[in-house]
Amino acid sequence: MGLPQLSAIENGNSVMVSCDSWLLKHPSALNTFEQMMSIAKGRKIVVFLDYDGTLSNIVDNPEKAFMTNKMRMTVREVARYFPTAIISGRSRDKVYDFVELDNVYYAGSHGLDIAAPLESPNYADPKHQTRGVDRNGNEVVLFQPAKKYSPTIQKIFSALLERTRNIQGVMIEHNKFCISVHFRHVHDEDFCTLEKLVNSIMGEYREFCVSEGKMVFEIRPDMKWDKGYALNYLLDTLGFGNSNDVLPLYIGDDRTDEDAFKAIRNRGEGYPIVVSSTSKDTAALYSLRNPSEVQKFLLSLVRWRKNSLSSKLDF
Ligand SMILES: O=P(O)(O)OC[C@H]1O[C@H](O[C@H]2O[C@H](CO)[C@@H](O)[C@H](O)[C@H]2O)[C@H](O)[C@@H](O)[C@@H]1O
Repeated sequence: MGLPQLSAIENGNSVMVSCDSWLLKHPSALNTFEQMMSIAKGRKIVVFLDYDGTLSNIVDNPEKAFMTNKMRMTVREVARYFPTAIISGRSRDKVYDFVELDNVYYAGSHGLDIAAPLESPNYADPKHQTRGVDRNGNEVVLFQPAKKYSPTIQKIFSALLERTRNIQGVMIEHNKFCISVHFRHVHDEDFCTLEKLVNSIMGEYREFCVSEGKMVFEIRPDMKWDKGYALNYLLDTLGFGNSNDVLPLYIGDDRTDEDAFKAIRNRGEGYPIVVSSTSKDTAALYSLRNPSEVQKFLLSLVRWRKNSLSSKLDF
């Protein structure tokens, strides 16, 4: 089944889709900013951001994927004017340590670990939603639908560490409810051995799935939950669940972000924006080339909001 077209974009796209070019199919969100915002006046934009490759550049060492201070200040400004959440494949704590902002919401483990202000009435299973406090002592509701898998995830993590220890360059990252097996530094000739090993270990854990991201195998519980569900959950808990004047905006660069793009397409309105400078298969409708363009776009969003607020005051 094809994805629904978004009304605001259809006009722009219907002219462009026939041209076989990345930027024509996925116009730059910087160059089409005014057109994008033309439907947003008086409506509520909710901003969702991925972390790696979106707010920070992809770097060799995952522990060093710092965002620039300029980006941090920009995201802080965005969050002053729009409800803002970061949905990352990393553990929630780790992504908070990189971002260090207290005015944004965080979802880690590809959306399997969400800290939200309120419970969601639509995802009311009490075993998944528990009250807790975040690291600043604020009361939050934690939504952790994969909690029961924690002991198994620990077992898988240990098995991966043990059985890949002879392959040079492998790095296994524990992301709380998922695991990343990085192969960026694995020699080409060892890649197949690693892939077979990962598949053989995971063959013992049928309730988990493996997908591939940027030089990484992503291992997570095979359940009906992903970044798209997380986006809808957050919209719900922020009070926009049934609102038809909300425009979710999601910026991301990797395969798991596609679920969030599709969630926006399925809602029928909003802005799915992929970060990529090269052509790829995506459900996003707009593109930005790299984190530096993401920062410029976010700044434009803040300016646009400030201008619309000041023009309201002029009346
Ligand atoms: O959902 P995200 O926030 O984009 O997280 C996805 C994975 O990102 C990280 O790995 C990627 O970025 C690293 C740092 O730039 C890079 O070295 C690695 O090759 C990329 O795959 C993170 O380390 C993973 O745990 C995340 O799942």
